Order: sequence, then C-alpha cells, then structure tokens
Amino acid sequence: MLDGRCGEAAPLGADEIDALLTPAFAEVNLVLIAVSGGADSMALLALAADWAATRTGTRLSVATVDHSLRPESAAEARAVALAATALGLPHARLEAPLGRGARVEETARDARYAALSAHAAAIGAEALATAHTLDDQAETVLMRLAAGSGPAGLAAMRPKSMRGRLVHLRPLLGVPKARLVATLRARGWGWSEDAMNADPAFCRARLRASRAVLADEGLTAERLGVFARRAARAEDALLAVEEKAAAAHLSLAPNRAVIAPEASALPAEIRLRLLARAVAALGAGRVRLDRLERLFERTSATASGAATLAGARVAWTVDGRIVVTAAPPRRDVASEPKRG
Ligand SMILES: Nc1ncnc2c1ncn2[C@@H]1O[C@H](COP(=O)(O)OP(=O)(O)OP(=O)(O)O)[C@@H](O)[C@H]1O
Repeated sequence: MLDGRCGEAAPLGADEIDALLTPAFAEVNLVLIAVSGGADSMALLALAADWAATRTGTRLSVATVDHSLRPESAAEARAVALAATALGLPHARLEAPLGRGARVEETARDARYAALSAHAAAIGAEALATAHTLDDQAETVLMRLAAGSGPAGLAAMRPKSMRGRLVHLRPLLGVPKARLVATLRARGWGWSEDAMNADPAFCRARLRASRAVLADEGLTAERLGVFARRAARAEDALLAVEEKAAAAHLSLAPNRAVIAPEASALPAEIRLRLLARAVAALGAGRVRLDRLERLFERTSATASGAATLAGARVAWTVDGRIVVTAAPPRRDVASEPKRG
C-alpha cells in the first residue's frame, strides 16, 4: 500500500468485481490463477471463484509455486490448496526450489513464471492471472524511474500482456491493496504474510516503507497508476511508429542488420529504437538504454565510426547508413592454453 490507507477501504462490491473480471476472463476457456497465499492473490482467488460460479464457459485452475525459501512455504501452499478445494477448484503445488543469494527476487520471479507457464501448458490454460495491485504498479513505476527506464519501462505492468503463447492477465492492477484486504476481512478469510515483503534488503520493501512520505508529496499510488497508463498510451503510439519505420528502413538478416540512410529524417526516438532493434537482434546481451543513448549520440555527432555494444558491432557511415553485425566473442584470457 503505497499510501497506507488500509483502514478506510471498503470491500469490493459485486458490480465492481464483474467490471474487473468480465473483460479479463470472459473470452478465456481455462484461466490458471497464481496464488501465493498472500492477501492479494487470496482475494483474487475468492473473487474469481465467485465470478466463475455465475458463468459458464470459463473454468479456473489454481497453482502455488513453492520456492522453499522460507520454512513456512509448504504450509502456505497447503492453505491455498485447502481454500481452492473448498471452492471446488483444482490446485497444483509447483516446486521451484531456490537458494538465498544475490538477486533472489529476480531469480525467484523467473523460476515462478517458468513453472506457472509450464503448468498452464500442461493443463491447457490459455491465460495466467496474477493479483498485481495498484500498489504494485506504483512501486514498479518508482523502481523503473530509479533504474533510469525509458517510456516502455515507465508504462510498467499492463493489464494484459503476452508470455510466449500464454496471455498474462492482471485484472486487479487498478485496485488498491487495501480494498483487497478489506474484501478478505469481510469474508472472514485469512492469508499469509511473507516476511520478505518487509525486508529492507529489497528495494520494493524500502519503497513500501516510504509510502506515507511519498503520498504526502503527491506521489500516491493512484497518481503513479495514472502516470503508468499515460506512459503506456504514449508507448503504444511510439511502438506503432517504430514498427512502421522498421518495416520501411530496417533490414534484418541472420548475420547483419542495416538501417537505411533515409531513416536519418526520422525523429530521434524512432531512430534510437531502430538501433535498439538491430543491436538486440545481432547482439548477445541486454541493451542498456543509457549505453544505447551514448552510442546513438556518437552515430549522430560523428561522420563515421564503429563501436561495440551488448555483443553487437555497430558501424556507421557518412551517408547515414548504420550496419550492425555480431561482434566477435571476446577471448577469455584465463582459458587460453598455456604456452610451454
Ligand atoms: N509463490 C507464488 N505462487 C503463485 N503465485 C505467486 C507466487 N508469488 C507471487 N505470485 C503471483 O504473482 C503476483 C505478484 O506477486 P509479487 O508482487 O510477489 O511478484 P513479483 O516478484 O513482484 O513479480 P512480478 O514481476 O510479477 O511483479 C501475486 O499476486 C500472485 O498472483
């Protein structure tokens, strides 16, 4: 809860639930609901089960990923299984054990989505639903700002996106967490609290702890959510222009990408995106925006030159043509045979 107003929140009403879930779920035959056992996803489970009970055509299945990171995790998965069974829904506990180490949040997230995607494919679910809330969205915007993201990152999470062939639905993205907690309380449902959510070792938890200060300065979850929606609208428009520009001016072959000289007339943001596409296609690493921008400045400021970025070699010529190829792999000095 970025603005921490849990006490005043009202439970979600039937009309609100319908307005949230019908657009998300109505066209899907089988939705896999990801439930950790925390308040947000237990609320999603309760709301989705209510919604599905009055519908024909959409079936639900439930899964909990157990990372075995905390001693309580198996019991939490069992509690979700009990709740799902009481609602008449199938439940799976998916094991994705991890050790605590550097970047544990990211590693756990990757492992979680891999396990959920594999399970969705196994049961024939076309969509995965997670219980991300408005508070999660607000924290994501702040984290992306801090990381120096561009428009795509600042658009944060989308209510509907793709994970390979699986549709990822986030029907509660506009709902404050406080309302989900109030909804569970009104039903007398319990939930588990993950101590890692308050662990100051994690950026998200530190931001959460600063929520009252941020809200006092006008950075409420609502405002950050509106900002993300506006950024998403702008990003979608930019992406449409980028696609058109790529079709006209970017030729991609397996070993070479060429940005045609005519692209020089395009706005800088679009040229930058074409360069990002070319580097991503031929390179071997993550294209960092700040590095891409520095290289882009050089291609614009100097008549010709060459540089390496994210595993790709970028060469530009005076006529405005940019040619991107895969950079030769760096020789690993340590693995060179010793000369005798
Ligand atoms: N262990 C889990 N098992 C099943 N679902 C989970 C689990 N952990 C999280 N989820 C799902 O993902 C949602 C978001 O959880 P959380 O905010 O902890 O994720 P995150 O690590 O920030 O990842 P994301 O990139 O998806 O935001 C939860 O509401 C729930 O639907």
